[in-house]
Amino acid sequence: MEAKKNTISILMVPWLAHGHISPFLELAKKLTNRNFHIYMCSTPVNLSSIKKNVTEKYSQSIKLVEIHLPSLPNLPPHYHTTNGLPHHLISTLKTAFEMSTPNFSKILQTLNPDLVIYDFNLPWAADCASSVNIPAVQFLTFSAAVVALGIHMYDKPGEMFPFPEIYLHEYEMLTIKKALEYLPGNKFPFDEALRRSRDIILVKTCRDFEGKYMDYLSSLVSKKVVPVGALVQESIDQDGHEEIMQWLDKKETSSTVFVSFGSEYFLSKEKIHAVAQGLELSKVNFILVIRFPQGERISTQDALPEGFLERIGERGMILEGWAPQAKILQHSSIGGFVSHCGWNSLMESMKFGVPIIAMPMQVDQPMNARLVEYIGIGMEAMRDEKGNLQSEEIAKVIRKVVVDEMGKAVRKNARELSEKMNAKGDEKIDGVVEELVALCNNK
Ligand SMILES: O=c1ccn([C@@H]2O[C@H](COP(=O)(O)OP(=O)(O)O[C@H]3O[C@H](CO)[C@@H](O)[C@H](O)[C@H]3O)[C@@H](O)[C@H]2O)c(=O)[nH]1
Repeated sequence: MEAKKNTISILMVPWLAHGHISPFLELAKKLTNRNFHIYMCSTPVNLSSIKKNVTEKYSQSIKLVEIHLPSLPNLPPHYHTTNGLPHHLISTLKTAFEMSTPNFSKILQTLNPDLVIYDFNLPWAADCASSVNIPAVQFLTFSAAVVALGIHMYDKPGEMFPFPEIYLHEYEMLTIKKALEYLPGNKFPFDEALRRSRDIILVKTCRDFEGKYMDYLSSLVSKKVVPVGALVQESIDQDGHEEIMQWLDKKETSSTVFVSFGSEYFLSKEKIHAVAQGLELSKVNFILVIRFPQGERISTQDALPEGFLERIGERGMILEGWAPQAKILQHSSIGGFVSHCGWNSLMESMKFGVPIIAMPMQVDQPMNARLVEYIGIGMEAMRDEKGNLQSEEIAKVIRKVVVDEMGKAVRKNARELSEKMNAKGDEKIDGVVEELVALCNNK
């Protein structure tokens, strides 16, 4: 598995979650198009799904590398991924990954890459690399605003975050505190890993809408922040999903909302009802994706309000499990995205000019939702003071964003941002390549 001559070889190690592996893989693809050679390191269970996205075109330039985690109690190999992992085991997974450090060191010795690119919560990967004099760079799959806020809270406790547009409601603080309970040290894991990044940090973002947050983050950690762009997943299944595409073909331009809550979050029955009722009241066409935790699968019909499917008829389509999201968002019939505001979803929406109906659920998503409103490419469906979703509000905001005169500016802003992002082509990757080459030459 030796790297090709005259190329820079990079060992990438993302966190074991789809929302992280996917941007790492897309970055890998962009870099191999510029003559880099990539080793993508993950657990066997993750690699089996990564494989499907490494098409023939990349089979020589992206090599998959298995890392084996120790088998801890409650963490058999099929749990060496966040996909289907019970929430309380996230911290155990992180510990098991960290315990695989000797295996990671062996991989480094065997492959001897020029550079390591590691994820937000894997400082040990950077330590292993620097112990054998290989530079390591962090790649953040979150928004610069969110990471800047996380670092600010620890570096400058009690001091106001300089960007008041990024704030949290009280009920959101509680969900964040709860999420942090599952993380070792009970704190945002950004700091430790960021400080180890050699000279630069790669961030999945664009200066067009995150410039000031990038600069603030850069000043907090004294490293250059290099934007990587949107990194939308390449469509690999040109011929699949005909049924969905044909259904969309029959709808009018910009008449339909796509409704999805990412790869990790499962809506409770109450939330499914609130969302479904909101969609029903909105009278707007929709594709709704519903996912159930492993082992808790109930029929879609039972999960939805009684008689919902009959009342909706041809106006709505329900997809269970997984949707070809990027492909759907590109369809001309899509006029809005009801989203949990995971960062990958938002960047896909921005790239394709689809305005957002923000419905944040957890971790970084509330801050991302505030950003969406601030830059004017979407509106948030507000919750009640206890944090519950409200069907009437959901319906109202969907209509504003997709249909009503009031949402005209939002639709225009989304379209213009997309045009701006697409006009620049792969300019951002040029910047990334330049930085990485300089780093490897100066190591
Ligand atoms: O049915 C589906 C569901 C998801 N996706 C894709 O999966 C990714 C989902 O990513 P994201 O929107 O960021 O959501 P999560 O999977 O929830 O991502 C996690 O990681 C993100 C990036 O770090 C964080 O912003 C989120 O809060 C965190 O939950 C996107 O590329 C989607 O296109 C599909 O293609 N089909």
